[in-house]
Amino acid sequence: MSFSVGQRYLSTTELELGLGIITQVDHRMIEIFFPAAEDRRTYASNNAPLSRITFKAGDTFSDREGNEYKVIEVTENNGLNIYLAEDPNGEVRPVPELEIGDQVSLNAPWERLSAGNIDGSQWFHLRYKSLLERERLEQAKYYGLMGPRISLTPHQFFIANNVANRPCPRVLLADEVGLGKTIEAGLIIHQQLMNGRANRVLISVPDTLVHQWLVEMLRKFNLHFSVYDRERALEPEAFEQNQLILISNKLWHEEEIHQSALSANWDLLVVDEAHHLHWSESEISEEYRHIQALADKSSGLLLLTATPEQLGVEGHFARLHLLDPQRFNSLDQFKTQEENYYQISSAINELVDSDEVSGECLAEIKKMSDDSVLAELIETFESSQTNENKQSLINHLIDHHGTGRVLFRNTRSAIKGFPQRILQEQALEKPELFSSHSLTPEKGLDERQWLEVDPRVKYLIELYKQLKDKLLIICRNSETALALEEHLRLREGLKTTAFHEGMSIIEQDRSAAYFSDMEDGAQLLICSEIGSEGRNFQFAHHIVMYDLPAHPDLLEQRIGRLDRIGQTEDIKIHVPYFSGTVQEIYKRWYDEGLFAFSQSCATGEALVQKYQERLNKCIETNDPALTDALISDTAKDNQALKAKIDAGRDRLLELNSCQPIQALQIIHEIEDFEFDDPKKFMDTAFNCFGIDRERHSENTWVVKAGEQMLTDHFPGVTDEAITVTYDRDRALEREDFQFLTWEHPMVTGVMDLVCDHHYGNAAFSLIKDQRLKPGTLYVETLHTPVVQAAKSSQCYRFMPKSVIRHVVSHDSRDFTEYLTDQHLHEHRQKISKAIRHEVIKSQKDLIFKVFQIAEKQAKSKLAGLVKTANERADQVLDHEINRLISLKNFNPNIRQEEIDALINQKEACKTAIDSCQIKLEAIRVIVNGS
Ligand SMILES: Nc1ncnc2c1ncn2[C@@H]1O[C@H](COP(=O)(O)OP(=O)(O)OP(=O)(O)O)[C@@H](O)[C@H]1O
Repeated sequence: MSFSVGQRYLSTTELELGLGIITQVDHRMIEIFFPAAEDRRTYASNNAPLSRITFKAGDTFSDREGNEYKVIEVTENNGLNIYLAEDPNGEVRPVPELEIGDQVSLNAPWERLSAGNIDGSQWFHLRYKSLLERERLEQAKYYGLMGPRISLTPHQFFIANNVANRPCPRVLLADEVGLGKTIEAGLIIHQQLMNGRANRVLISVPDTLVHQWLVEMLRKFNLHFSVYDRERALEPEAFEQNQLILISNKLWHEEEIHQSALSANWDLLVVDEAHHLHWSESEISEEYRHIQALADKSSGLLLLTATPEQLGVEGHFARLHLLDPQRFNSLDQFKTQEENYYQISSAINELVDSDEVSGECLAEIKKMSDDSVLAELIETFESSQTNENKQSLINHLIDHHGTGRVLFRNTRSAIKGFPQRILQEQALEKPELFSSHSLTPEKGLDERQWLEVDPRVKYLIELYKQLKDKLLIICRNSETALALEEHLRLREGLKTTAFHEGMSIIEQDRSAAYFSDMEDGAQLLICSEIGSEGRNFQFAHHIVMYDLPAHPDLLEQRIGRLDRIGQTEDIKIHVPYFSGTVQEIYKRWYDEGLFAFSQSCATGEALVQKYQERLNKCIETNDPALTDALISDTAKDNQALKAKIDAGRDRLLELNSCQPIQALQIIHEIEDFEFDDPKKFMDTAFNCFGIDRERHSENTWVVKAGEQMLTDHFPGVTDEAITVTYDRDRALEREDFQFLTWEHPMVTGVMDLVCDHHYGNAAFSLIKDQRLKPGTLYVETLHTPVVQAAKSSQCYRFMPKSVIRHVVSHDSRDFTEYLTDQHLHEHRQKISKAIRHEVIKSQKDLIFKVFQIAEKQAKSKLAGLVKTANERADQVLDHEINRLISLKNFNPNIRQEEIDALINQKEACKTAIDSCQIKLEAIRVIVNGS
């Protein structure tokens, strides 16, 4: 397409926007304004979903004042059409395309039918199904959460559902390592994009995770992010050129790139491994400043970290500050609130756990604030301790206090069902060459020397042979990893590969992929510390600590590579160490003091703070008595701290992060929705459009463009075969198959292709039904209400595109109930094109008369639909607005922007609903043969 400013286009995916005007064109991007919806869109020019509107001689159109014109001749000036057209008074004048009205013609099917341009029954059937299914999908309660190729894991869907319904979500996803924060973020992004709340998303992640995010977003969520490397990011207006961008956060250090990203608008910014954003009262890191500037420019923000508080309360506060600067604006106040919560936590525990809640407990909770709603809810609950009253009280507490709405954190202990972690230690004798005081004694030595004498090398070789299974080996230094890998591969002939910061991202990915190949891949992956963050290696069950890290949180990150969702076996943690050295001290301290090998360790940072000095002393003196005392004191403190954490457990946070019954309910409803999969619908579409399809295996098919394919743009289909399945389990097993759900771009693309084009909108069917009079003619119409408003206004929630179907006989009788789509399908007969044309031509006046009756009936339903939609919008949006306003009185956690966004949304919705029109989607002439 060649675009010029002033040309008129329709959005093929958002017809309700009306007719748009191109307002800006550069070599990659175009901007288009839709006056009817007062909405603007920016598209990449090479794949904009737009269709140019041009008229030819004989066509009619209306101008902005609603005057109708008939085209006599079309000329072109600088890429713009000028229509020589006759106005209603018979005067002929040139009308530039800019003057064409902004509403789309809603009667195209009739015009097509009367021009004799007719399709067969199967096309009408496909159109009807597309309209019905599109409406069903958009009305689905969990719209946007059902398409991704992921297993239906309750805690993830609970969070995603909770967050995705917010107008501008700004939250911290802080589940423990490996519980699926990336998946939760993907679900939220997917839902926000599908329901139009977000269009532009920027994901910023550590360099090592760029590719993994790219693949996860594509394979699991069908989201095509553009990866920006330095060169790409430095292009002029680089960040305007794509809607979905993935970038390494190291690039923000280049001011030009950072400024360029800041000059673009973002609906959603996603930052992974957010604990790297260091902040303290005395020093704010550059990384933090960079993200802070971007976060200010984005309406939504998702921060991901597995260690929200462990690295200190200051950092935790600073990240919450990024999410909501007004709410989290004083560190001292934040610390006091946390302390206050601790005071009432046992009362909250009792409320949550107890079948009969005591008066003292409720009195304690009442002291939390002088909130009158809280007092009322407590009173109601006191007089009748039902589950429903309890739930209302708990929901109110979650909403009004603490970090509830902002922070989500699921833990293994709350979720359960994870495999065991088993320590397999091996004491070794330290070679002379190594010092006793270093965790990495080989560092700085000549590799030819240390590799010869290091007993860990022999130990590894034996483990390799004995286990015959994948082994992930982590070393602190990349030099060690590199030397070890080369030695094992070249000198010992083992099947190994390396992963360290000296490799490019592509090399790292290649290496990770080689390790993950279960048939011909490497058996050993030797990583430096960078392999311990974010990566997915849960297909392996053995991890070797070639050395130990100096902080327990890093140990947890390392183990987290295997201890992740999808791990099917217990995890063996192999720890070789040199007896009588610092290595043994650390191993014992982690194992016997912190229990850090067997359990996820939440007390690490606190114990490091308390015991680091004593630990250093033990290392310095190597005195066994001192070490024993250190370990025994640490263990006691650890237990006490755990008990304290348990007692002061933020139950409100836990409940905000997952309520199992509700979470399961979401899963069941999604399962119910997908029970009726899109196979039948897609088969009809494949048949109509001439797409080849062959059975591959159970519930799996191979699909490719057929020789007779009717369109060049059937979504997702090319000459190259693709394999599709409708089964979630099968799709999870085989990521190379397309998982066709109702939300898959191929399925929604087919619905759009059919509904937004002429396919099946004017049809003819011959039927044979002996219960009807032979030769009778019927007209069937499909109408939908059309609200010309931006998708983000969410009008479809209140005014669904309900299909209004009517069948009227030649003598004006209503046959809608009797002649159902199914009935017509079952009684259809073959008929030649020539006869179809003949009937339409000869019966045009009668058909028009019957069509007008059907249309009148459809219009009479519109007033009712508008009324219901207005009532629904009032009810739902007023409820949401009032709830937020009331919450804001007690909890500054609620941002004014959220309330404003809802108020604006309500106004936009109601205006659009009031000006709703009825659109003829399709017309079919039916004749009962003799
Ligand atoms: N619902 C799911 N369906 C399929 N795979 C999943 C699901 N949830 C998580 N996984 C897989 O489990 C692994 C861990 O998930 P993810 O990477 O999202 O966790 P994380 O919390 O972000 O981890 P980390 O703390 O290491 O960054 C990944 O391989 C992911 O693909």
